Amino acid sequence: MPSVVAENIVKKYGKKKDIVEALHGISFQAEEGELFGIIGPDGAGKTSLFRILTTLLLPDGGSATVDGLDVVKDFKAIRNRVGYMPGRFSLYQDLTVAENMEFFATIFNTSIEENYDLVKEIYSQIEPFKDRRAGKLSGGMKQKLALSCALIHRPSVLFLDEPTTGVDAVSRKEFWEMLRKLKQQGITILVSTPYMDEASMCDRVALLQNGKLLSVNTPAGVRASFGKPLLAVRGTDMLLLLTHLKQFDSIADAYPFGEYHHAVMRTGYDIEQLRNYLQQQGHKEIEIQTIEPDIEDCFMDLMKN
Ligand SMILES: Nc1ncnc2c1ncn2[C@@H]1O[C@H](COP(=O)(O)OP(=O)(O)OP(=O)(O)O)[C@@H](O)[C@H]1O
Repeated sequence: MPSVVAENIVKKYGKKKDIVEALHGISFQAEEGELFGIIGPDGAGKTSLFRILTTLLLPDGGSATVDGLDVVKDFKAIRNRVGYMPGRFSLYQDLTVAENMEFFATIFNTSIEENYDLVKEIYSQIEPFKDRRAGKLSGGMKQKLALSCALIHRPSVLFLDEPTTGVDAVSRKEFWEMLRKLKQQGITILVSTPYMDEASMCDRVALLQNGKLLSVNTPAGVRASFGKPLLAVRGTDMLLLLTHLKQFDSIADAYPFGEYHHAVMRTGYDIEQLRNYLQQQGHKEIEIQTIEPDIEDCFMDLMKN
């Protein structure tokens, strides 16, 4: 049985003239034990979707189930089964680390001791600071505490809304490693993020833009669906190089990508012709390589088209 099923979910905010359609009929399924990513820029609708699936917001259309329970009719039962880490900081800043944990355990009628095995790996990293107020923790430590609190009642499905936004690169990596380990314990994890590079850490990813799902696939499936030749191009004047790449006939799109520019080519392109053209424009030390698309190339292509 799938853990999460969304069928044609619609969410609108506001009235009449000022209506904002945040979700335009979202459908997908996340399987039991899956690490499922929802990737999308700010305002794509990630928070609205998570709040509907965790029963905190009513949809205006469509239906959804979590563990086979209906998000509208069975909201009480769902609340006992899901863990939710909202995007904005969810902890009580004036309570200590231990008090936050005890608070969340108590409202779910359990205790830290009862589920310690599940949170041990994460909580043990912040336990030495258990008497420190949550408001005085570093970003990475707050994130670990919020995750421990979301897990303390042993949920079967965990919803993490942008857990790595604003977190440094090392903590982000550590966080994804923690999620991998949690997944091994059989928890279904839905995680939203605006960072496209995090897609490769998921079993499957859904790309969300302007309230619409553009693709639901495995990271390998996303890459395989690109279907266009791609070049990485470098020179001494990268700014001017981008302008000239965009003006070249056989190039459908060009954008900066790390130390290179990526150029999406039209069929029938010729690398030597491109090299000659760039040399004529005065570019030096030109490097051109054919490359396989990264997941970010695929998402950018989907979003532009
Ligand atoms: N309470 C609200 N009233 C009016 N519009 C809203 C409300 N909440 C969200 N929206 C709008 O709905 C759209 C989707 O917002 P949502 O917060 O779900 O997206 P998001 O992907 O989580 O983005 P962000 O990371 O910026 O929160 C946006 O256009 C947002 O401005």
